[in-house]
Amino acid sequence: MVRYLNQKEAIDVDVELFNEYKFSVDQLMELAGLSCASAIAKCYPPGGRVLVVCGPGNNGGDGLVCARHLKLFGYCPRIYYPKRTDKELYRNLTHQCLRMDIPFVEDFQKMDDEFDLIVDALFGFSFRPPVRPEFSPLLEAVAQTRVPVCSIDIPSGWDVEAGKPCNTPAISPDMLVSLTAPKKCALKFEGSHHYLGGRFVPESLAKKYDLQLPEYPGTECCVSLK
Ligand SMILES: NC(=O)C1=CN([C@@H]2O[C@H](COP(=O)(O)OP(=O)(O)OC[C@H]3O[C@@H](n4cnc5c(N)ncnc54)[C@H](O)[C@@H]3O)[C@@H](O)[C@H]2O)[C@@H](O)CC1
Ligand SMILES: [K+]
Repeated sequence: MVRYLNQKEAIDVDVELFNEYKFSVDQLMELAGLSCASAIAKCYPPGGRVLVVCGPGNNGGDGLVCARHLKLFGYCPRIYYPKRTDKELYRNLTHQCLRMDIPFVEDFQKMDDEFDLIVDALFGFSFRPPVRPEFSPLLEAVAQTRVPVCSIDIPSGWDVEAGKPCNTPAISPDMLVSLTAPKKCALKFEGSHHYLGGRFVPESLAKKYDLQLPEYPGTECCVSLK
């Protein structure tokens, strides 16, 4: 049985991948985003109109990479990326999407009418509740949409360990793609599809943290947990 990590363990594994194993952020982000797009392609038909909602940190970066691969897989992604980080990595990811004719939209008002799937790449394992007010309307819209939501790594707005907040409108994703290893909040996930992606963990690191990762089928970059 795969082990579900607390927030500190998730951060420690992340730091170790960079500091001890010398991976770069772009390397892991590319594999993470690819695994999310691959998992989505197993669950939702190609051609679908997908709104990828990207946050200010690395979870948002995974969303930008995922959008690019979704486009290559035959989906019609658009990106809502309201709070951009002025770092070369994010500028480049944004540029790549633009050059691949993936539109960036200016608002998120018409989710129900204009999209078949929402990809939630707002916040990942570094999120600490409560959500800052500037993101509340967006989180509420994603929580209330009738369109299925696929959350990357953590359903945004959820406590990384305790899960769904009960005092505010919260996202109930149809799909969750956990990255590296699922976090404790994923035990509260009640949607239809739970996948694990981010097939980049060296065996020695998996052993050190007793991750008990499932076997990925063949050369796949994601594996179903549910
Ligand atoms: N080692 C790994 O496991 C990897 C992780 N990656 C991704 O990186 C994510 C973690 O990225 P980061 O550490 O950059 O952090 P996040 O993307 O989880 O969030 C950080 C951003 O959210 C903001 N934030 C935090 N709490 C908030 C609140 N209450 N209200 C509003 N804003 C808030 C912070 O100011 C910061 O800008 C993972 O969840 C995963 O998606 C991948 O990119 C690559 C590999
Ligand atoms: K997320």
